[in-house]
Amino acid sequence: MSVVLQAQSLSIGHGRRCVAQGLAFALAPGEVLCLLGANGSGKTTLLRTLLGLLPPLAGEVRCRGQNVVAWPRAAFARHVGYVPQAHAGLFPFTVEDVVLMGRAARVGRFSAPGAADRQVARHCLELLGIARLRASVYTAISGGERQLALIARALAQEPSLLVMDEPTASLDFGNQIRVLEHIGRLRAGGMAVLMSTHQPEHALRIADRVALLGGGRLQAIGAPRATATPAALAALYGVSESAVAASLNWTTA
Ligand SMILES: Nc1ncnc2c1ncn2[C@@H]1O[C@H](COP(=O)(O)OP(=O)(O)OP(=O)(O)O)[C@@H](O)[C@H]1O
Repeated sequence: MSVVLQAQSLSIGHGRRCVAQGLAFALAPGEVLCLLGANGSGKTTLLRTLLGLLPPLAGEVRCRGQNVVAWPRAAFARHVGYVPQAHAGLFPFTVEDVVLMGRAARVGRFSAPGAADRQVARHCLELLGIARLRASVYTAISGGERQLALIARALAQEPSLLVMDEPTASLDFGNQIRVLEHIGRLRAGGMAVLMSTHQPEHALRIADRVALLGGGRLQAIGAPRATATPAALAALYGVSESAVAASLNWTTA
């Protein structure tokens, strides 16, 4: 099996504080892996460590067989796209400029983006249904619109692995469905997707595998319905199994 990303004996944390340890898993091309866990369980810390943005406290992360820490950043960005939680942004770039930044890794270090790059950026804006915001100022659009712009930026990179931190968190019902459908299309095109979510029903709908992060370790990883069971979700989130079952029946019936 070819592997896009692999974590081995990984401990994650901040400074000397360990958030989770003994993490081990691999991601294959065309696979969607959803990460579930309570607030503060370490999902963002794990994603940032996998991306080489935070140093592992122990163990290692390999992307296409090479330690992520050793990857030159520009080369890494040609393979891996990252959609962080939507932030307000500091500088008044247009939405199109923000998406064009996704082309930076593909444009030579001293070159400006060309017509072909603009075409890719516009195509990504259309894919996410936000072409009308092309000339809008990024700092003056809604949180959900910023989230869609960040997804468009990551797609403009044309990565083989997309890492997304709660990509549907601030989206309305329709845009949540659109983004989930789009993730399905990316998978069909061979892209690997690793995403965290607070919505188990999304994981049950689109994931090939689900990973449960809690109590400082990976509690389970495997096929969605066998892994994100009401009992496992009840333990993960500290609520009753009947409440989880009722909620899932309601949202997935
Ligand atoms: N920059 C930081 N410095 C020190 N500790 C941090 C930092 N960022 C997060 N933490 C701590 O690490 C732990 C894991 O945080 P993290 O943001 O990874 O959780 P999460 O699962 O993504 O949470 P949420 O679902 O609320 O977004 C928390 O206890 C948090 O307080």
